Amino acid sequence: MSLNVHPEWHEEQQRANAVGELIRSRISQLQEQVGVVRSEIVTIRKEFWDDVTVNFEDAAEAAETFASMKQQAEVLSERERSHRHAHAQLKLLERLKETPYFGRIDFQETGESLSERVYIGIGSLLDDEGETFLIYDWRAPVSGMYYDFAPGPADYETPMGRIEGTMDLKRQYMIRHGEILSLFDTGITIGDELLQQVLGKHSDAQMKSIVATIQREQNQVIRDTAHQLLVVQGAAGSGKTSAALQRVAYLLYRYRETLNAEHILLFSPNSMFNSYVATVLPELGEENMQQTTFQEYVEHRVGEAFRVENPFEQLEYALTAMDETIYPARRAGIGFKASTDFLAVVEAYVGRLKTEGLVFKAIEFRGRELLSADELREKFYAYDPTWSIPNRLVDLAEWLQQRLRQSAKAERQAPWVEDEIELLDREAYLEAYNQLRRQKQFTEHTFDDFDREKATLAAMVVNEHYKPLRKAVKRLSFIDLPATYAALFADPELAQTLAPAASLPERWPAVCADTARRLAAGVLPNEDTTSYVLLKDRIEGSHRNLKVRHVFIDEAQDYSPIQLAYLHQLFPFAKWTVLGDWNQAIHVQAAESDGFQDLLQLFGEGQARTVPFSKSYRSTRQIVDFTRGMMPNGATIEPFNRDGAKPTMTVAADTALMRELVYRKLAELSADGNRTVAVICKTAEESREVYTFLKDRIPVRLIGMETVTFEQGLVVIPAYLAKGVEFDAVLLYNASQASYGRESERRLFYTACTRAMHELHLFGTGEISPFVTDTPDDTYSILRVSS
Ligand SMILES: Nc1ncnc2c1ncn2[C@@H]1O[C@H](COP(=O)(O)OP(=O)(O)OP(=O)(O)O)[C@@H](O)[C@H]1O
Repeated sequence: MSLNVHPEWHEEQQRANAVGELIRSRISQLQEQVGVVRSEIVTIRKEFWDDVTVNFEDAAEAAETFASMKQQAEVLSERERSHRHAHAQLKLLERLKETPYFGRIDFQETGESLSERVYIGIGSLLDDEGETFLIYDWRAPVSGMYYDFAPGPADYETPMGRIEGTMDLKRQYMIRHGEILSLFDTGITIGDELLQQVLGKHSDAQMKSIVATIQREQNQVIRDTAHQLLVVQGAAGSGKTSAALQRVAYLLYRYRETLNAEHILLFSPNSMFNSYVATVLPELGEENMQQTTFQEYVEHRVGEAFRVENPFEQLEYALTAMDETIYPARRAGIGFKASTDFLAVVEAYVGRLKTEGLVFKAIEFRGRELLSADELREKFYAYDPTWSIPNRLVDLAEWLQQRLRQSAKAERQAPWVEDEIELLDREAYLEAYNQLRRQKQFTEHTFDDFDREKATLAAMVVNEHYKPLRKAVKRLSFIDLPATYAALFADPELAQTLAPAASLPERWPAVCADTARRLAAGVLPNEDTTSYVLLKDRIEGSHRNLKVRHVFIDEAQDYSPIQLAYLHQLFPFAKWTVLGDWNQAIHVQAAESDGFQDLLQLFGEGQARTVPFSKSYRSTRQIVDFTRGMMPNGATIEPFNRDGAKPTMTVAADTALMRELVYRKLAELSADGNRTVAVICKTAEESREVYTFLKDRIPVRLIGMETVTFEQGLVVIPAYLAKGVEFDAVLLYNASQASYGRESERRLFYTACTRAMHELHLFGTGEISPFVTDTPDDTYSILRVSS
């Protein structure tokens, strides 16, 4: 219904004006307040030392000085806190000034004679008396009904219990700069009309908040607080990531007294994704949660021991090296090392290390062996075998520190020390002199003093040289973790002996040989990262993270069972929200089977809830009709009814012409006002080739593994990096049988095609990819171009 025909438009605009007026006056009050607090802070900072009496003459004076400094610091931090709070409040009001609310429900509680008008926006606003909510935060309990019910009987939960009643009205607004642009009364689903408008827009390279149009199934995920594990399995573009981010905002609101952004961690598919979602929470007035990638986490844990292969390198390898002889073994290795069977092998190996097999490194000083690897091993295995490995190592490290102290003492007499003393500068001498003075060891007897000074200098010199050794012992560097891990592959029989129930791949001996070769070259293959880090934790002591209370895993279909099991150990007390779509499992290590059975088992019956999302919002109906035709379970994917042109498949006579046609289409789409257009290639190598061809003709950006920002414009990108993001239009490069012909590439192809919001154009040469021809003929149009 348009604004000029809605009978209550005038009344509504008047209310919006009145609320706008109030917001403006609150803004100016708050600005004044912020200004006052700011200048107070500046003054306190400037005069900090004036108000503190500094006196360190004796202990009592020093304590007083300390107390007065502490008091000043507290005043300052209280003011700073209040400034931050006022500042955040101000930002929220600025946003409310533009769009005070987007929804309204009229709700009559059972037993009450009047119905209450509940206006819903991104934050709450109370009237001047502080009694009536002029706007309710979308996360308030009462607001939940807006997303969950159609007019009629409705209810909502409050901390005091369930409230029941009748919803008389559900209304949606589009308000910009305080003006109501449109107004609709809606039924169960939140305004198809509004969704049409929102989804029809061009993408601006930043994910948007969906707060005004959250759908009922999404709301269930956003507001769930009952389960330890929440799994969302949803089609491409069904709003999994969007719902997850809204959920973060919801949790921050619901538990605002105890939860903050630092307690929430999102594992995202790649670094670029962080920049893509960065604005959603700030737009809602919340701070961004912590973000990382699994790779970033393990790289940090592995440290310098190896160069860690990246999952994208692994994928690139799988896509390009299929014809190599070693490929079948490597592929089998990747599959097995992703499984919980391999986890059982590693755990059993750790069990064995309790009695034998841990590899030690000798401790050397200036090329001389202070303690041999054998001595260390003997000492370690002489401990009570029922002690855990980490406990034994703590003890061993203490013993080593003692040995180092003794050895350092003896070393002071060594000739090299004297040589070094002679080379010392004036400052070192001064330091020695001061040390002796502090220890009151000068006797004023010059010869003795000279000897003492020399002894002190010798101790200083030796200590300096022993420092790295002491540090290394503290870090447990006397254990050769890489070698201990590699030993698991030295004997192909070992794994089966350790875990008799594990079903090892036939090619296991070849896998072992390949792994050993790569480890020896200093590379930790991607499929070995989790097991290596797990082994490290078991030996050095686990790194459980107790701070994080909510873990979110996006694109979880690409995590292997072993990775999920590892993360479960890492965050033992966190609640989990896991988002995935099996049709988009593109990494080689991803589990073959559907569902998150292993994960559900880890959490146990009753702790987990799985929510399916079947409606796809990202793409037009035509694109969804085409893409779902590629997947065996495609019929379950439901398109949101938004119209666009049918996808096209252009077959060029040769590669040169295909490139030319891609260029022309790109130029045309850009001229048509599309803000983000991607040419999606299969691999990084192909992306580089296409980029090289395009770059001098049209401004285009090449996206690679190392890209960290997602920006508006034209890009060339490998398919696996486009995961999770979206573009106004997608040009799929080389949709030919030769390039996308293997069954294992179906999901990658599907993932690439489902990135398109408004237009999808495929280009190829020769035979068309079977993934295209599998879809019904009427879902796309074919164009053959020979020159
Ligand atoms: N309720 C909604 N209201 C408005 N837009 C929505 C809604 N749900 C999803 N969208 C839009 O649909 C698009 C896809 O959403 P999102 O990226 O969250 O989906 P996804 O399930 O994570 O997708 P994929 O698995 O393909 O990466 C986004 O543009 C998002 O803004």
